[in-house]
Amino acid sequence: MSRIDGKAVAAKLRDEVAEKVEHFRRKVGRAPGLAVVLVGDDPASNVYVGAKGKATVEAGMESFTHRLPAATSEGELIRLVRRLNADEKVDGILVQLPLPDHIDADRVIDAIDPKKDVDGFHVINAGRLSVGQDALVPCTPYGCLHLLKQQLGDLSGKHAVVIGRSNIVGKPMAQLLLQENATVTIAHSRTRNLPELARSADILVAAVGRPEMVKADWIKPGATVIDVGINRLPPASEGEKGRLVGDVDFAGAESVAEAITPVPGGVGPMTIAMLLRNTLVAAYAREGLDAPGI
Ligand SMILES: NC(=O)C1=CN([C@@H]2O[C@H](COP(=O)(O)OP(=O)(O)OC[C@H]3O[C@@H](n4cnc5c(N)ncnc54)[C@H](OP(=O)(O)O)[C@@H]3O)[C@@H](O)[C@H]2O)C=CC1
Ligand SMILES: Nc1nc(=O)c2c([nH]1)NC[C@@H]1CN(c3ccc(C(=O)N[C@@H](CCC(=O)O)C(=O)O)cc3)C=[N+]21
Repeated sequence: MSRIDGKAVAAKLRDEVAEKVEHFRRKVGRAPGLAVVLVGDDPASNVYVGAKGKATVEAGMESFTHRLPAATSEGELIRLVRRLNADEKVDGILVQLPLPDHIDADRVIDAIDPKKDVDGFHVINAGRLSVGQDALVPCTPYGCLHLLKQQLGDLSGKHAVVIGRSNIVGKPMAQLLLQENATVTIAHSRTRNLPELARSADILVAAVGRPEMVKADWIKPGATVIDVGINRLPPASEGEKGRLVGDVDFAGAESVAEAITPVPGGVGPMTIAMLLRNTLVAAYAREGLDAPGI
């Protein structure tokens, strides 16, 4: 019935971050800094990295972008991460995924100082989240939770079905929902009767990477649907860019769901806003200041 305007919610969050950045600058005498590392020249990744740099600067933070050739070795990348760990001006480090096949992403993430791990991918942060301690929380699921709380208020007792169990979206999403007292089911490629399971959800989160897989008849009337998928369809004609679609068949789902996030303009902008928020939180913590409260 209604579209959840992630772009607008993200803009508001970014304004709040910018205000706190100003406070930080006055107090500490420098801006919070975010380092983004991109290995190789995947065009899609390039776009995200550019957008992140721009948003960082717009929030009043300092942006350091490291573009490395695709042939960079794991050792070289880890040495760069260590340099960024030691760099006083860097509060947050994000290494863009996926990495080329010859680099083990786990080893690279392990090398990031957990205090600067603004993606929330380090096992220390994943562990803290799962036991309910203060943690840097992965930006995409945190953004989804923000939208859900804004839409629904209290999530207690609601049945949430998360489709997808990746370490960067599905698993942390499930942890966050559990923390909010939802009853959580995690579905994946081996799940049986997925349409039926999805239909039992009050909250349905799709994080699969399959264009428009979730159909209207998988959705319980009145459910809230969060579409994390970012899929580029093949171009309709030559020289064009393909359309961007989510994991949910939006046109069909919109009339069944109470509220649903569009793609683009839903979860994507929230991810970037949460990255800025995490960088701010990391900067405050590194300087021994009280948490900024956002
Ligand atoms: N908006 C944003 O900011 C972001 C968007 N994304 C997008 O979200 C999507 C998911 O990303 P990510 O979690 O990294 O993806 P992964 O490929 O890591 O994980 C996909 C998950 O979906 C499950 N899956 C695959 N096929 C099916 C199926 N047919 N039925 C049920 N489950 C299935 C997989 O199951 P199994 O584990 O069994 O293989 C897996 O758990 C992608 O479209 C990605 O582009 C990602 C990050 C940020
Ligand atoms: N270490 C790491 N951290 C990440 O957070 C990370 C990553 N690697 N690798 C890639 C994925 C993907 N991701 C997106 C961020 C913003 C949009 C976004 O802003 N999308 C816009 C539209 C973008 C467009 O038009 O292309 C929207 O949905 O409205 C999308 C996707 C972060 N990721």
